[in-house]
Amino acid sequence: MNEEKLNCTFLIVGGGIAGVSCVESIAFLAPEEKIILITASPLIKTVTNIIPLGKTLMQFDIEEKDSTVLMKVHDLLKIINDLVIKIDSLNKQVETKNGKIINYKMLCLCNGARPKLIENYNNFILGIRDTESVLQFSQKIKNSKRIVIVGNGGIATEIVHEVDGLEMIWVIKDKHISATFVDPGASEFFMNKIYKNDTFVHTNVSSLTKRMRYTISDITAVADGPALGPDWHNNFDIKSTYLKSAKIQIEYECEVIKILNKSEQKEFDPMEEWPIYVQLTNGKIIGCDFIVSATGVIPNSDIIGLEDIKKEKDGGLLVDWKLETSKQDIYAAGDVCSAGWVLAKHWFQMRLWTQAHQMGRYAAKSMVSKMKNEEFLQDFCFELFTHVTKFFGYKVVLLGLYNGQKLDNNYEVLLRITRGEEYIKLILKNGKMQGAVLIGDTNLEEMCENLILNQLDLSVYGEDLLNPDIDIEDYFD
Ligand SMILES: Cc1cc2nc3c(=O)[nH]c(=O)nc-3n(C[C@H](O)[C@H](O)[C@H](O)COP(=O)(O)OP(=O)(O)OC[C@H]3O[C@@H](n4cnc5c(N)ncnc54)[C@H](O)[C@@H]3O)c2cc1C
Ligand SMILES: NC(=O)C1=CN([C@@H]2O[C@H](COP(=O)(O)OP(=O)(O)OC[C@H]3O[C@@H](n4cnc5c(N)ncnc54)[C@H](OP(=O)(O)O)[C@@H]3O)[C@@H](O)[C@H]2O)C=CC1
Repeated sequence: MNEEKLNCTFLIVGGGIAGVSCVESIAFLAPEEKIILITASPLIKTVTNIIPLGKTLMQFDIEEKDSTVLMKVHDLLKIINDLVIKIDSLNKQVETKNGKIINYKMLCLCNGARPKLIENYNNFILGIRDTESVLQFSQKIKNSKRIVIVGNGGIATEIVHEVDGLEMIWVIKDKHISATFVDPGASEFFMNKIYKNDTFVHTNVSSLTKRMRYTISDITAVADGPALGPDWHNNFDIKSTYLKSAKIQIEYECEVIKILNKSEQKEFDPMEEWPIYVQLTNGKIIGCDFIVSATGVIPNSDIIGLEDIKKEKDGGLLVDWKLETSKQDIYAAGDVCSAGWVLAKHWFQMRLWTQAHQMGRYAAKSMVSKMKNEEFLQDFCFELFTHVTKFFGYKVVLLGLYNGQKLDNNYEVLLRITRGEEYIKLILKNGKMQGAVLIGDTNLEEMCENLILNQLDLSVYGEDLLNPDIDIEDYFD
């Protein structure tokens, strides 16, 4: 193998949202500097059609493009499709699989994460991350009659809604669905979308708007490519032809304790043969064609040379408020890193596009400021957690401490629910808004964002905050 030596000021690893946002920002802030982007995949992710919905809240699309498109943004950018296999932080060098040695002044690791599977190296257990894994999923699903989905976060929620034509057994640890993102009330709001063939009947179904107020102490009374883009499922055929419509069974409050293959399972039930079986903590043994392990991610922080860099328990590269790791001049952004600074009250890390995009841009600013010896302040985007997405066909906006995170179960909730239309939950503490869940076209995102940021005392408005007959925004003009 021929060894090739290259030099640059900024070396970015990873062509996902974090890496591409970082490259674009450096190109803007330091057009005179040489940048190299090394990415394992020939396709890169870019953010397009940004629609600001508030000060920090935004909606945007993600596009997958050929990496050469990025060359147009910067004359001094070189893109290398290769895998980084070794980092020598002492000599400031990176080595690639194809034998390239690249010298850098500043390095930003944006090499993402990979699915954390319930069991590795099993052909009947799939994780979903990139185009390749979805293609595999799409092919497998065509001839399947039944799948088991493990996990209760973003991917499981999307699969249960989007996949059709077969039986799905959804295994969740929690008492309610989609628990990574929503509370039991919102989960209940989604339930009628789960049972697509309308055989599921809700009691107390009402189309009337309900408003409720309760304190959290009585909550029980209330109910190797870049990661994929939004609506990833629209670009693939993820249907089976086995059933006319999907049949979903939810196994609540349980986990998989054992995976059994066909030969092991025959002892239990020779009549029903499946390629793989799961044994659950509730005692059930369920056979299926394959298992989707939608059980979170592991940051790709295990490149040789990173052994003695500080890492968080989740494996993420620990970064300070400048997104610098414990090794000088090595920065990290996006899914690969873990926020290690003292967090603002209403912000926390979740491995999402918005944060990958914000961190990529911010790491660029941080590195360029250091190089130019310029003063640098933390970006406003780390003041407030924001997430805009779609679940079960509804627009979902999550703001601040939307699930009462960090509030030690000591907060008040204002709720407005119009079944099939909207679910609004505001979290208040001492009369001040701390977070919000806005499902449906509520048009309340900007107001809520402002109220969380300015910490106005809302005690005087009481439940009128959510009175549908009052245009609450008039209060705050
Ligand atoms: C199915 C799915 C749906 C999702 N939906 C949403 C959603 O609706 N909303 C949302 O906010 N978030 C969503 N996410 C999460 C979101 O996609 C990620 O948080 C985000 O893309 C992370 O970006 P990143 O740039 O940090 O990492 P990635 O996108 O994973 O990019 C990492 C890059 O690094 C490259 N790489 C890895 N290792 C190396 C190496 N050693 N050398 C060179 N290159 C390397 C990879 O090829 C890739 O280009 C979803 C994720 C998945 C899997
Ligand atoms: N629309 C969106 O915003 C979407 C976002 N994403 C993002 O993509 C990434 C990957 O998605 P996903 O895999 O769904 O990850 P998530 O982090 O969203 O959810 C993982 C889920 O798996 C559960 N879990 C973890 N380990 C086990 C286990 N051994 N057995 C059973 N359950 C387990 C977790 O429970 P617990 O938390 O209790 O451990 C959690 O419910 C995430 O960063 C996610 O935020 C993905 C799709 C859509």
